[in-house]
Amino acid sequence: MLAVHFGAGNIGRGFIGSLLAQSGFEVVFVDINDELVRILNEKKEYRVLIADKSGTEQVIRNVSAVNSQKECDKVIHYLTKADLVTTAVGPNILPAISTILAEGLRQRLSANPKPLNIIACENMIGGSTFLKEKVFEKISEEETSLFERNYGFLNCAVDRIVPNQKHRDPLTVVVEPFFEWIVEQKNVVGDMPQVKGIQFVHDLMPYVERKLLTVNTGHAISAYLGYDKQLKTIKEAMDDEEIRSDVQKALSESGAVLVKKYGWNENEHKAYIEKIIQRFTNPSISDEIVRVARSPIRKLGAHDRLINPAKQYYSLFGEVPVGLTKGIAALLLFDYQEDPEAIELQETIKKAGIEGALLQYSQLETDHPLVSVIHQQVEWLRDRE
Ligand SMILES: NC(=O)c1ccc[n+]([C@@H]2O[C@H](COP(=O)([O-])OP(=O)(O)OC[C@H]3O[C@@H](n4cnc5c(N)ncnc54)[C@H](O)[C@@H]3O)[C@@H](O)[C@H]2O)c1
Ligand SMILES: O=P(O)(O)OC[C@@H](O)[C@@H](O)[C@H](O)[C@H](O)CO
Repeated sequence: MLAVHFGAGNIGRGFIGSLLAQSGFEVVFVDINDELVRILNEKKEYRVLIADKSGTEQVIRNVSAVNSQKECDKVIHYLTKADLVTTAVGPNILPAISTILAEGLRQRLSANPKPLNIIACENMIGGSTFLKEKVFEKISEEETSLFERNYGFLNCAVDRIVPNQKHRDPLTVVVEPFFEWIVEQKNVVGDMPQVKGIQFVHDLMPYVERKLLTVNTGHAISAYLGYDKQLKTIKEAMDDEEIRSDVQKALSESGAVLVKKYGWNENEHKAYIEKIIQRFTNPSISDEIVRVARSPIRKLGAHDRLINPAKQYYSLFGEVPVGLTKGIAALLLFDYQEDPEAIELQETIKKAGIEGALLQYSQLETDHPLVSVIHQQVEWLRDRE
């Protein structure tokens, strides 16, 4: 069994690649980082360290890598042979990988009749559907029906905190013990190979929204409020009483949306939130605020972790959710100079103001009731500095 996985980064090695290898797949990572590709090919294995008291160490074997910028033919060859394709490159990179994926899938049509499932493991709603759209933009009308028949793009929700890594061995990856990989059954083609840890569901929406609008909402708010207080790690942010209570407030707001919309049991959802807060404060993990806060423009998107629950809360309950809007206000102050999206965001705010930025990146009309509250909270956070 062969799995081709795009993105040999934190989640690629620490979560998806590791489960695939443990399920008996040979895993070929596709990446553009030359050094990473070289070392993976040299060692053919790496270590995953579980960040808990047990300190368990897993050795992940039967792995190699190819560079998609320099070895296109190899990537296409592996795509024609693969039994499963997965990605963990980041939502903004999916359009970039769609070109080589489309070519690989095109050549596979004549080389291998076996249907193939493709799973984009990214923090976004409908990641695989988005990747499919990008792939389908690159194929002809005649190819469309063949692609529809042969290739299944399965949406999923992935959850495991994998911080940026700092080890002498550049392949080693520390991960939290918890993980969840929930895949939507409905678009599966052919025989989906068995992968340890995958849970199949008929309707993914309740699960993907529960994950994104709880784990990632809480994470983002702790990161932006933590950055505002010049803290360095998520644990430091969560140890700050004010931030912890702001995160709890925001999660009770997004929780109210999820409970009302999907009928999750209220007490079980409270326990889900509690568990997530414990995960954020795991003493065996040092997760940098600037990693969790990365790509603020993406995180300001209308369907992403902050604006999405805030809008849904307002529509369902007719009130502005002040915990969520405080997180959005803190995001708008995120000016980390090593994050190109933070630089662009600050330039936009300088030129077009808070209202202009919210209109441009979140499609929030200026007269939407959320906007004036977010603006006031930005002023409040600024004045406090
Ligand atoms: N780290 C986490 O805790 C976590 C948890 C759940 C989901 N995710 C999601 O997983 C995805 C990856 O996140 P990550 O933390 O592993 O990021 P990362 O930066 O550690 O890894 C991304 C990898 O993709 C590679 N890459 C970039 N452009 C590429 C291209 N054109 N072709 C092939 N590879 C390319 C990079 O070189 C890097 O190795 C994101 O969507 C993220 O939201 C992350
Ligand atoms: O990966 P991002 O940038 O969408 O979000 C940053 C973190 O919140 C995220 O990587 C979490 O660690 C992860 O989603 C936990 O499952």
